[in-house]
Amino acid sequence: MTVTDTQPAPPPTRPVIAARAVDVVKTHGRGEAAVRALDSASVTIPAGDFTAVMGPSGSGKSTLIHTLAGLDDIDSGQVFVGDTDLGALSERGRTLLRRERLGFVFQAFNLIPALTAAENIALPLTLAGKRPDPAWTDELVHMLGLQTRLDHRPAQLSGGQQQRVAVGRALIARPELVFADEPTGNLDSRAGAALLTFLRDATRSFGQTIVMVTHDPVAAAYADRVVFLADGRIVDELTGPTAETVLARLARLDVSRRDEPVGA
Ligand SMILES: Nc1ncnc2c1ncn2[C@@H]1O[C@H](COP(=O)(O)OP(=O)(O)OP(=O)(O)O)[C@@H](O)[C@H]1O
Repeated sequence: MTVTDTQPAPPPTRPVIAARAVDVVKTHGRGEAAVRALDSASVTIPAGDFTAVMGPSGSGKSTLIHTLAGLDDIDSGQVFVGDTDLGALSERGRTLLRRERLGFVFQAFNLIPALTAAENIALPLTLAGKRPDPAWTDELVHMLGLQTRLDHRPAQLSGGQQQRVAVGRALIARPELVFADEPTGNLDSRAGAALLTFLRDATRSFGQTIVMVTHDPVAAAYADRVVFLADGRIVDELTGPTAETVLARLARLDVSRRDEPVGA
C-alpha cells in the first residue's frame, strides 16, 4: 500500500512526502578501491519537517543527501523527490529538478565574492531568468536579519552573516526541499544557534522541508526528527530529539558497532 492510499489528497504542488530513498545502494570508486557508501538505505522525508541526518564519520550521510538530490548516480534502488522518480530523468532533467525544486547550503558558504549579499541571494533566480518576488525577498531578508548588509560583499560579512546569505540563496526560489550539509560547521556556537533557529522557524512558519547533515547533537536537537546512519544503512531514528537523547543514541550506535565481530 502506498502512502497516497491512506492519506488525504496532498496540495497540488507539495506532496506529503518531500523525498524518499528506497533500498539505495551506492558504491564510490571501482575495483579494489570501491567503497559501498550506501548499503540498501531507505528513508522517507516528510514534507514540512526538519530532518537531521547523523552517524559516524564515513557512514554515508553526505552520500545519502547527494543521492536524494540527484547529484550522485546510484547502483540500485530508487530515489524520489516528491512524486518524481529521479531514475526516470536524464542528466539534464535532474539538473533542472535541482535548479527548480531544491536548495542547498554547504559548510563552506560558497558565495560569489564579487557579488553583494543581495545579488548572491538573488542568484538562483537570476540564473533561471526569473524576477524576484519583492515581498518574499523582503520577508526572507528580514527573517535572516540581513537588512543592513545587503550591499556588502562576502569578505565584508562575518561567517554567520555569510551563512545566512547562503540560506537566503537556498530559499529565494521557494524550493520544495533544502539540503544542508554541516551548515554550522564553520560557525561559532552563537552564530550556529541563530542559523538553526532560523531553519527551524522556516519549517514552522512557511512549511519549508529541510534535511540537514550534522555531527553535532546540539544542532540535531533543533530538528523534528533525527535519522541515524551506520555503515550505509539507516539504523535508528528519533522524533522530538534533545541533545541528550541524541547523544545517548549515538553512544548506543557506537557500542553496537564495537560489538560487531571483526570483519562483519
Ligand atoms: N568520491 C568518493 N570516492 C571514493 N570513496 C568515497 C567518495 N565519497 C565518499 N567515499 C567513501 O564513502 C563512504 C561514505 O562517505 P560519506 O562522505 O557519505 O560519509 P559521511 O558520513 O558523510 O562522512 P563524514 O561524516 O566524515 O563527512 C566513506 O567511506 C567515504 O570514504
